[in-house]
Amino acid sequence: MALSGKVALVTGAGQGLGRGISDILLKNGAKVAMLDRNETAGKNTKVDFDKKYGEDHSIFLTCDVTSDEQLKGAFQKTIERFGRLDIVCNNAGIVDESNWEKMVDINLKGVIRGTYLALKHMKKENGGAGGVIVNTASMAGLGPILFLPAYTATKHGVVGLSRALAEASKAGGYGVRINALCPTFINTPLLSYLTDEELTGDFRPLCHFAPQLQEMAGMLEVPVVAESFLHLVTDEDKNGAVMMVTAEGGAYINFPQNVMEVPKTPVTSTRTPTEPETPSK
Ligand SMILES: NC(=O)C1=CN([C@@H]2O[C@H](COP(=O)(O)OP(=O)(O)OC[C@H]3O[C@@H](n4cnc5c(N)ncnc54)[C@H](O)[C@@H]3O)[C@@H](O)[C@H]2O)C=CC1
Ligand SMILES: CCCCCC(=O)CC\C=C/C=C/C=C/[C@@H](O)[C@@H](O)CCCC(=O)O
Repeated sequence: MALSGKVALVTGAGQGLGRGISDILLKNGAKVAMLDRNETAGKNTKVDFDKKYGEDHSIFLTCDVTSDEQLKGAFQKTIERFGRLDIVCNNAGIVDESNWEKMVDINLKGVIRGTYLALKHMKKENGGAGGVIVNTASMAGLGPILFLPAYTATKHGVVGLSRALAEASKAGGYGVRINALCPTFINTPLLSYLTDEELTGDFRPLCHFAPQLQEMAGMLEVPVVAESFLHLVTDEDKNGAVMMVTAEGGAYINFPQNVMEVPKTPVTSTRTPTEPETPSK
């Protein structure tokens, strides 16, 4: 998939990975609508990219992904401004184990909302031209982080959502590919979480495991992860792909096709299923 002439929408684009993803899309010739709830960060990013790529190549839209109205409006403005939509990256995310409901609203509900809006605009049965959606999950979408249980849940949710919708797209002929990106730790402002007592909540005492996990899983710079994102966008064979990104590079996760193939340990019981349990006194 060549990116010249394509139009992308990226959430959480004001800083960190979303900024890096917008940068690589612009570098490869796409037009980009950058969405973020942080207006200052978004406007600064737009100024930097205008110098690099020219003013007409991007727009910044203030948008909180938890607001259905704001996100719908941002999709609409993107299409009004650039005339089409081909690539959507639902990337905005936070870490907050104290206010976990807010985190679920952003990391999971915001991604579901963005994915459904992307499908509405891009899928062929609605008159769209097809396209690709890449949802930012995390390695925490593949295995647990003990001091981030609700964050882990949101990222497993993003992986499951992307895989299920990829199957729906294939079966329903939507013409839209849906993939998930699962990076290890990335050097972005998000990592300040580890030193923020308010955000760690009840799991503060377990945060001493973080350096150990970082040592094991590794730390990446944004441009490396952005390159992996680009593979998921441009490789037209990839739908339902889940890419883990570590210092060793990108690797596609091979899930069993059928849940019956998942390795499992049988439960042994001395009781037959029909035999009632002895009531406890
Ligand atoms: N930094 C890391 O180690 C890793 C991050 N990720 C994921 O990558 C994504 C991006 O994270 P980073 O760039 O590291 O974080 P970051 O904190 O540097 O940037 C996130 C951006 O999203 C924006 N944002 C947050 N809530 C929003 C909302 N409700 N609506 C719109 N924009 C919102 C923020 O204003 C910020 O500009 C997240 O989904 C995160 O979970 C995944 C793996 C590792
Ligand atoms: C300050 C915390 C911010 C966290 C941001 C992240 O999303 C970081 C994620 C980084 C690493 C996660 C590692 C998880 C590891 C294990 O659960 C492991 O079992 C994953 C297994 C993956 C596999 O090989 O299939």
